[in-house]
Amino acid sequence: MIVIFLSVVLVLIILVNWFKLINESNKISARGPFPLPILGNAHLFMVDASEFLNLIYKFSIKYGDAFRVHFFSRPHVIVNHPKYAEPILSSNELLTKGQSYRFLDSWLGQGLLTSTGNRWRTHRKFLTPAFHFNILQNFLPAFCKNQRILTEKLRKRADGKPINLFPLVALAALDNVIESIMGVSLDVQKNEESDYVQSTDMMANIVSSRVQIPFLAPNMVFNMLPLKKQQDKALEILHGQTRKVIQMRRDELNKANITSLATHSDIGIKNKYAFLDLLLLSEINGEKIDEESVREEVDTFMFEGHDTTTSGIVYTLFVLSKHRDVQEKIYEELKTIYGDNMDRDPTYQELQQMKYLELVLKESMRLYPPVPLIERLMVKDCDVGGLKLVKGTSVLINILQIQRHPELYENPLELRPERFEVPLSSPFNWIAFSAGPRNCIGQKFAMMELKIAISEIVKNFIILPSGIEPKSTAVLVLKSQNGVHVKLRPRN
Ligand code: HEM
Repeated sequence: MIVIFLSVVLVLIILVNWFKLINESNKISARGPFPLPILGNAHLFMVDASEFLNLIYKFSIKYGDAFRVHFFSRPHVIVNHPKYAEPILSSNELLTKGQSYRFLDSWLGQGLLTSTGNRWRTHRKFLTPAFHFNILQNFLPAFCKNQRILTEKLRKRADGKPINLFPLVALAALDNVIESIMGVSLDVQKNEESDYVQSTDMMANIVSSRVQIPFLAPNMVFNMLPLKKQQDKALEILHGQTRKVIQMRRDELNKANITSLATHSDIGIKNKYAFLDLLLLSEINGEKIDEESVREEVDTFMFEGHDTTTSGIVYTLFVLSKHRDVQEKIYEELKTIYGDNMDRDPTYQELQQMKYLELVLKESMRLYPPVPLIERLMVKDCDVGGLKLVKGTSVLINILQIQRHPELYENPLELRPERFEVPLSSPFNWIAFSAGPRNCIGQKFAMMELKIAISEIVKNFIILPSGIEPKSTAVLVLKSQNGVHVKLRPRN
């Protein structure tokens, strides 16, 4: 008798919750698959990670440029058009990141990428000068040195066999970020692989699985799985590395007897290690920034500063491998800039003269945006480009699909760098670095690094197709399950 009674109560609870879910979903003025009891639409996302981007593309064909899904009871709206992305990205109120970013908490804490409100505002304001071009110029020698090491590694592999670029480029990108904004040197390129890069991949995979497979989302479930142990191990390595970087820089400052920004006139706009020095020496409201907050920012910038640029570089090389004509145009531009001596490093001014290369980078990041998806939480009921959204909805901005939208780009899947010779009809048609107040703080840093990497590789090699197509996945950053391969042939 009691069993029957409990079963009836359970069914009633499920039914009431289901009706609530249907009612909630009707309040969102976007179409989408009908939600099931308890699951919502969670079951539809149980696909291989490499299918995820394709799956949300298929939904957009079926339901339109904005569609709704529920992960259990949590509402998500996925948008594929700038008319929805623009009001969100340009808003000064809708600055809170979406639900998915909470899976980054144990790694990045309240760093600039994940924080919100006052904490984000204060940190964004005081870290922005660290990316002023006066400071970026000082990073040029380190970027060029690290690129030379990478070029020599690639030369050894330029034997006509396919080269998986990701692991090689990631080490150079990591050295770049550590030697520039952190101001210390670990020479990770000396090794064939790095624990730090592997742990970044591990964390990115775990976080993405928890976003995509809603059953892994609740901590109660996740903490019981072997995945949690893997996460703990990866975090130990990642945090260990960032603590080491912080301690190394702290020791250098102590050795030089620098204890505050005021005691050293070079620190600030002219100092070349401004980012970590700013974190270690600045005071906010009369207090030094606490140890854990420094660690969270260093973790954020180490991750954002190397994984994204790696993706940008390898996918650009992949795209170039299929377009010999574009490589030759880059090479011709480089010849006019470098004159007789092609073997030297570029100056900062010469990087600015690489206009055609800049078009190529924009076009390649249009097709393969290093950050394909971003997410914002609606902190109130709002109207976004005519869409009615309820408080608590996470809006996923599909950068990849926006930048391949046939309404915005003619023959969107074709590589045509010349598209960017004329201004876009809206700046929100190209948002590889996002846009608005929470755009990428490292945009100029990234463009400089990408220009150095691609120009040096084009100067030294002819890039040939490998015949291996990448199986692209959105693991926070655009990566490929089977690597990104090209073949290289030395130019001389
Ligand atoms: C090609 C390379 C890069 C691309 C395509 C890229 C793209 C992006 C995008 C799309 C966002 C918005 C993320 C969101 O809304 O959740 C972002 C934010 C951010 N990026 Fe980048 N990024 C790149 C390189 C870098 C570099 C080199 C750094 C640091 C050295 C960096 C640091 C950050 C940080 C800290 C944020 C958070 C900013 C905030 O919320 O105020 N990024 N980036």
